[in-house]
Amino acid sequence: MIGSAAAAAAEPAPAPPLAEAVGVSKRFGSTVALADARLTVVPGESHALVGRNGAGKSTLVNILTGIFPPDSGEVRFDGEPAPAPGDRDGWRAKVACVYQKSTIIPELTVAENLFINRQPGTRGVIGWKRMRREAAELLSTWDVQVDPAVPARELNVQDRQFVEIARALSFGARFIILDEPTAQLDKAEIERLFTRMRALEESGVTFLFISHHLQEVYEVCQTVTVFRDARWIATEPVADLPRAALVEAMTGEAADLGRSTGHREPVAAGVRLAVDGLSDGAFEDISLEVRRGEVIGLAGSSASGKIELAETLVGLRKPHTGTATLDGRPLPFGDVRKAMAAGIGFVPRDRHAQGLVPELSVGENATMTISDRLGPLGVITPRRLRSAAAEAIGGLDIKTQGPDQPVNGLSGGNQQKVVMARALAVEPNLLVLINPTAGVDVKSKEALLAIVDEIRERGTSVIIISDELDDLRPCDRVLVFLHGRITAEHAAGWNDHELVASIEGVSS
Ligand SMILES: Nc1ncnc2c1ncn2[C@@H]1O[C@H](COP(=O)(O)OP(=O)(O)OP(=O)(O)O)[C@@H](O)[C@H]1O
Repeated sequence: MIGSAAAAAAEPAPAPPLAEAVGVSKRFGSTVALADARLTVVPGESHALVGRNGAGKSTLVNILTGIFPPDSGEVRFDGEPAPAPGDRDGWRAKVACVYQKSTIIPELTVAENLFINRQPGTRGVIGWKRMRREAAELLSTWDVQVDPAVPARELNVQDRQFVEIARALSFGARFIILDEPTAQLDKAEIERLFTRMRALEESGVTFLFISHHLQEVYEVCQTVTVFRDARWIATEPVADLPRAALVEAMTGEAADLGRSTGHREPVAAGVRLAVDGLSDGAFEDISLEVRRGEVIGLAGSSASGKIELAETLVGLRKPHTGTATLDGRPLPFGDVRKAMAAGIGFVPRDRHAQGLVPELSVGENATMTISDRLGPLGVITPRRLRSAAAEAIGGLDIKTQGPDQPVNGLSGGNQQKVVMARALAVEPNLLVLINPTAGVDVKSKEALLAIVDEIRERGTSVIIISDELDDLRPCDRVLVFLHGRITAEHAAGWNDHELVASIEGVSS
């Protein structure tokens, strides 16, 4: 005994985990969001947290950042109990999360955002000059090339993320959670983010990386933890867990990853959408046709003009010149309601700002586009709302307590499905989907894209705008945008290399 105790004493104790959640449980009403879940993150690694929509990832992040406490279980940092609830400074010194939805205040400058509520100054007088100088120092320490004097609203998504990371580091935290950080980034920006993550890792920063893009997990993380149905399922070195095994751990079912692009029969039916010479600054002189039942994809970098064109078709923007007709009738530009009445359904790029009304129920959100059809004289009868909503919930496998649950109680991916349900509710002739699978898990992605195949059979034309190659696979053709113009067209059967090369503007 004495000998072994002496030997044990001679060995250096292993460093405690940087962050740890043990036996954590959390309920929301009757929903179990976490059941005896756990996570151990060691210093210096990038650790992925993956799971299907509603698996409990965001709930764990909220607990790990002190936003709310668990019902039971414990969080520790560096082997010490987490700060007391409400001790914001204590938590901020340990951990920060960069969310998809920015916490930066757009009206304030970058410097003000960095030093909000802790402006350098004396006796309450804010030292603006000093604040700017310190902001510049802080940004340069972390190699963030942003002017501290510019209003934050002028930052692109990527620079905003880098500023948020620098702000977190300035509070002393060396554990940064990135919640779906690549969702709004194009390929080049994602590479820049990963390069920055690797550099920060070398300076002693540890990341918890949440993503539904599993290839990113393999690219940037060393360890992965899988949650399923509120429970911890596995923690493994990424290198030891092939993709099929990872998907199996997430879904509980053997993975079927094969989905080919295949050649399709040419679509012979008549023209549904005809666009002629459309320009608006973001895109120039765009002409295209989409036939009944045809599915076309629009690909290109984030500044290529593809999203602006889609937003023009659905009535969110007005073009400077050009025309577009749907089934021979002019499209009502700049008026979403009229566009919907004309037979256009759409999934917008930002479900928070353009998609959902958070206080309303799942049922109300899913059916708000057809409220005039759910009862006489625009009065929605509860029975019809419920049955329309139940259909949407079943059809899209939305994980919810029921149609009456407020939509802001749903996980991010399930909210996205509600947005899809809303678009489908109008039984559109043209469905425009902007990044439709953003935040949607690997299985639900397949279900959403299967719906595209289903509705095309009924003659609905579909335009899919996405940065994800998988989203473009159901398309008959993919049009590539570069600097506001269509520069290439790829028929079904394209290979990834070719398509990526034309998105990047290089020949393959
Ligand atoms: N504030 C809330 N009120 C009611 N239920 C909630 C609330 N927050 C989360 N839930 C429920 O808890 C469960 C776990 O949700 P959570 O957001 O943690 O999932 P997730 O893994 O982050 O999903 P996603 O990948 O879709 O973002 C879901 O069933 C969700 O509906």
